[in-house]
Amino acid sequence: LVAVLSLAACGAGADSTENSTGNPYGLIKPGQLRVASLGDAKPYTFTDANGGFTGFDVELFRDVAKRMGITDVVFTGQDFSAILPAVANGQFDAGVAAIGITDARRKTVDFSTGYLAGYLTVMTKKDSGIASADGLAGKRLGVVQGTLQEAYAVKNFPKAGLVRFPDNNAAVSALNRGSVDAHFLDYEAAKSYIAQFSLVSAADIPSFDAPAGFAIEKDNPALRAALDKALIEAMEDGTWKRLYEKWFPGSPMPEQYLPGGDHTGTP
Ligand SMILES: NC(=O)CC[C@H](NC[C@@]1(O)OC[C@@H](O)[C@@H](O)[C@@H]1O)C(=O)O
Repeated sequence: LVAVLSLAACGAGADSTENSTGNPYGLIKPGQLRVASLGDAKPYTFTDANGGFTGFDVELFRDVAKRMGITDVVFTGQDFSAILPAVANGQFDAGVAAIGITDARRKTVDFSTGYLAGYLTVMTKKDSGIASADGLAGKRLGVVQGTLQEAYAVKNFPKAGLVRFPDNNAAVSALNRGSVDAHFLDYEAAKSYIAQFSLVSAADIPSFDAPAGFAIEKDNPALRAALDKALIEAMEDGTWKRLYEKWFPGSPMPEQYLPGGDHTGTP
């Protein structure tokens, strides 16, 4: 009986010790960060020629993880609409994909502090006749399911025919083959597709009230505080600026994420 009791005690002791030191951020696998991301949102998050994930958001997250003492970071591509549910149900430790922080999204997940504020872009073909958002009336507009662009278009482009896609690749190939007249996506991703397929931008709409943040499960204050501390360090020591200039050369740089900036980022 004593042997059994002492084994049980040791077991309980081991569990509590592990939680207090082995897995302070409540990760699925201690010491590893499992991240849901996108493969086709270049240059935010995308898979390169070797199938590895890279881009501004990916490199910033890896830097932040390293500051937290974690170098084992595994990225998995998902449809955008699958990312937040998968983070909320504990399938991933974080969602990293230029995900705008909104109160609606905060109902199912928490977010780090914001790290990127930019524009939503209506992208179209040169000869489409769509020269502004007003030109979308009666046209077919592609959106990726679950994005801010979808919500914005439902509210502000009632005369456009929305066509919902699982990801940018599907929407852009539909645009190139003429199944939709325009696609509504993030500014830097649009810039990349515009260069690749000689498309044009018809409208750039500010989305500063919903800066991108790292999505994590609700009620994990230790992980959230660690991400925020590391993000602010990266902003303060110029890492954020270096990555921004690497991935978004020539784009206007939001002041709040620079050394000495107020790093507010969250609405
Ligand atoms: N990767 C995606 O397709 C995400 C699309 C969309 N991104 C919006 C956003 O977070 O993109 C980065 C910055 O420009 C933010 O200001 C913007 O709200 C969203 O959160 O729904």
